[in-house]
Amino acid sequence: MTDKLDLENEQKWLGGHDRPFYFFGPCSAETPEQLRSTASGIHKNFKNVFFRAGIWKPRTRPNTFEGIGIEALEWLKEIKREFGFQITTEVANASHVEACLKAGVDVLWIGARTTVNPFSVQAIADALEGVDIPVLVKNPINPDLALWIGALERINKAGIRKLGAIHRGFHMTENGPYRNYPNWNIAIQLKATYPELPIICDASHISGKPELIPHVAQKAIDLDMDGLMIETHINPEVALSDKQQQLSPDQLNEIVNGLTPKSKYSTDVAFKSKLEILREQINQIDNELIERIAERMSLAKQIGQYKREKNVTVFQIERWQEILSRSLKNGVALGLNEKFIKDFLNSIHDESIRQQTNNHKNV
Ligand SMILES: O=C(O)C(=O)C[C@]1(C(=O)O)C=C[C@@H](O)C=C1
Repeated sequence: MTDKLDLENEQKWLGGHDRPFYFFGPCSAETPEQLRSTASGIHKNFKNVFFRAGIWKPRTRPNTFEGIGIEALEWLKEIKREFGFQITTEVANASHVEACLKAGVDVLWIGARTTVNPFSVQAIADALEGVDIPVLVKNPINPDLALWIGALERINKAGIRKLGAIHRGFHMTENGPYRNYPNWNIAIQLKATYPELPIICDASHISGKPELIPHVAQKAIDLDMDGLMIETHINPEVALSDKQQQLSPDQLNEIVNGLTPKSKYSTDVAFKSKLEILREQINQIDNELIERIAERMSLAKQIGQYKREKNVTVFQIERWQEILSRSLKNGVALGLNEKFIKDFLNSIHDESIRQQTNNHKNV
């Protein structure tokens, strides 16, 4: 069970910008000139953005560039003064929070490597007690929705009502097209749990390379996410961190201009009536599906009863493999996705086994 979050209306604290809200800027602040020229390049095309730059960089191994540190906060303040952007950076401990509050940073974010550790998140929450500043919480490295929600709750309990989430994808063990696997369903579940919570998609960390960013950013918009974070560097080739995924301000402009904006509804009458007809049909099918699944469970329960009487095992591997391969063949022939059919049938089989092994307790 999840508690309700006490949230302030996003339109107000995100500055009333038109959705999607944009978070652009380099992975790391490197020099005052690098920040200034990046901000200036962004400012040519975008006025209403949050300017992001990492100052303390949590790197996998030491002896790599770990960020400029507190000195760069002064550079960020200059960006705010010169371009009017709101400024945002990552905090990983209480002293980072303190330094950012002192410097007047507008928005803080908590990184994925911090969100995984409730002790670290709590220390940040304690440092934020009594402070009114927007905080964005990136998803933890592992695909664990409860951990993400736990971090949001800790920050919210400290009194932060200007709260948002950043979806930056999850650690992958296999090779794939992405740097971080998006697991879009986790972000969707977060939105379904807290519809008022803004979610920003960090398209750069999911993509890991410029070619994928348009696809990931468009998917985020299609999924009704509230904003986009895209790393931008005046000269990505010489960037001191994440150079393979940063865009130049011109590339950024081209990609963002190429995105198709989407809205929740359409006022088009023909569209609305077509949608209504199709949705009614879906309702009917869902009702039938649920009724048929209930019938199937009742048959499985009867089988379970006979098996109990004859001391026969509940799990029957040959029978199960036969069901799986037949339904997979049928489903694929009908154009259904193989993984979807497997997941669907496995979930039915799990429930059937649960019903047969324990009729009385809901375990
Ligand atoms: O056929 C059976 O023996 C069943 O109990 C039904 C069923 C199923 O629900 O599909 C459940 C458990 C077995 O592992 C195989 C199939």
